[in-house]
Amino acid sequence: MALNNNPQLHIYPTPDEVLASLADYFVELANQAIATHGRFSVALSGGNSPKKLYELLASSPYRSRVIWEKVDFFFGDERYVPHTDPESNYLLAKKTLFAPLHIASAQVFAVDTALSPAEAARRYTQTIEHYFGSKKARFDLVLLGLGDNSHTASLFPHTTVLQEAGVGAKEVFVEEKQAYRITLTAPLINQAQAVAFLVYGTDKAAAVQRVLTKERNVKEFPAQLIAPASGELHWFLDADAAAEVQKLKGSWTSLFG
Ligand SMILES: O=C(O)[C@H](O)[C@@H](O)[C@H](O)[C@H](O)COP(=O)(O)O
Repeated sequence: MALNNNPQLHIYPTPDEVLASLADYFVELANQAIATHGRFSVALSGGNSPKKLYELLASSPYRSRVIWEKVDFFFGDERYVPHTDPESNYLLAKKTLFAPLHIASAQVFAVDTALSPAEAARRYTQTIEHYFGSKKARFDLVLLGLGDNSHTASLFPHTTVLQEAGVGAKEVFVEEKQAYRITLTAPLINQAQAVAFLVYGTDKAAAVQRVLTKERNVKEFPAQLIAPASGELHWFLDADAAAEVQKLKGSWTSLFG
């Protein structure tokens, strides 16, 4: 049985090994993009999982392996809170990545959550369109996490944004959070050169199995929407998060570190 959307799986015994593997991949993509077109554009994921990745990238030896002045940072989604709020994905990245690496503000494209949700999304779409100019908006890398309910970015189950055909950012009211989020739409994510999920921990195993093996049902399993048109799709998993798909051995290749 093939896995949905034909991903490349990278499975390692522990989260630290997964993080090191993804950090290596990040560096490889960054240097390729900078060599090819002078800049590296990356949309960061939020939540807790990527915190250690950002800290790793900002530490030795990774910090010396990328010309950080040539990296431009966007957000795959943002909570509709001030940038000083502990819930803010911007604040997480600022503390763990931008500050330690002395990233200039001109390299950081944050969602303006001081605007109304709809206006913040509209402006973010404009920001992305302006950055890529007349070319099709195409991030070099989009980092994604996975919620235990199979959401990714802020593409939550049973929300209208799942049907959004537009290439840009949209506001979405998330019932279970009783809060607005601003998220990149699936069509925009799917234009990326590369998409990498970072998922670790036992609590994610069921969601990983649903997204990768269950019959397509994007309302229930929104992460199934992520299928880059011509880019690469990678899942970086630890053994706990991959436990359910491990049982399907033979249907995929795994890279144990
Ligand atoms: O803003 C966010 O919360 C994220 O972008 C979201 O999609 C996250 O990746 C998942 O909810 C997993 O979150 P954890 O890594 O905290 O489990």
